[in-house]
Amino acid sequence: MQIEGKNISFRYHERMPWILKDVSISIEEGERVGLVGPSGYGKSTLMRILSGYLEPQEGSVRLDGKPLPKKGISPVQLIYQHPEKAINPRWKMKKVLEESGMFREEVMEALGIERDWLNRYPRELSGGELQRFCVARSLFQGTHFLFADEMSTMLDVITQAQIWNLMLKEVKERRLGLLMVTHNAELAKKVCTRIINLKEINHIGENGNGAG
Ligand SMILES: Nc1ncnc2c1ncn2[C@@H]1O[C@H](COP(=O)(O)OP(=O)(O)OP(=O)(O)O)[C@@H](O)[C@H]1O
Repeated sequence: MQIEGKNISFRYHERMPWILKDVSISIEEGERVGLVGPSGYGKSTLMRILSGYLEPQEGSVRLDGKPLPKKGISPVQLIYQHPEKAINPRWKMKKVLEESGMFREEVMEALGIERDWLNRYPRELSGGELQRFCVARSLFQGTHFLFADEMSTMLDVITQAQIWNLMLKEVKERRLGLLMVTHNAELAKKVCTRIINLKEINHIGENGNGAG
């Protein structure tokens, strides 16, 4: 499978400046790609567009040449910094995992998810505990691409390593495509097979494309 963003331009409002202009990017399954660029430059925005959470004003996102499916659990899974925003606050964690069909014992164990947490609501867990559920959920059977947006920034070093070890094992075994944003150059070097600098593929400011 291949995911492709073609000639994407985006701004949050028509009175605001373009953030992305004519950005094209393509990732194959089995690739592990690091997306780098200055803070506030549009990395998260591009990830949200590529995973179908935001519609670009221009251009399109294609999964093997077709639009992203609108129904069911997406084959493109986004994990981001704020797990509390990604999980239904009214569901207990058991239901969250069941809904995704992700109830694999070895994943729970590898992520250090404790049995007792399953009967809690999201507000009754810490950010790090909740993020483990987001990771578990993202690894469901139908996932082909995983997008990780600074997902481990808020976690302690041991939890970060635990989560990345499991993610990488799954990504490699299942030949998932991985796109990750991180400010941790060491981590990127260890994980990625390719690095994309958003500055090099974003045509903002060229031919009068800047603010306006
Ligand atoms: N919902 C929103 N409404 C309006 N502007 C937004 C919104 N989300 C982000 N922005 C702006 O869009 C620009 C790009 O933000 P984005 O989060 O994509 O950057 P980033 O490269 O991921 O940054 P960082 O590395 O700091 O996380 C920033 O100037 C930000 O302030």
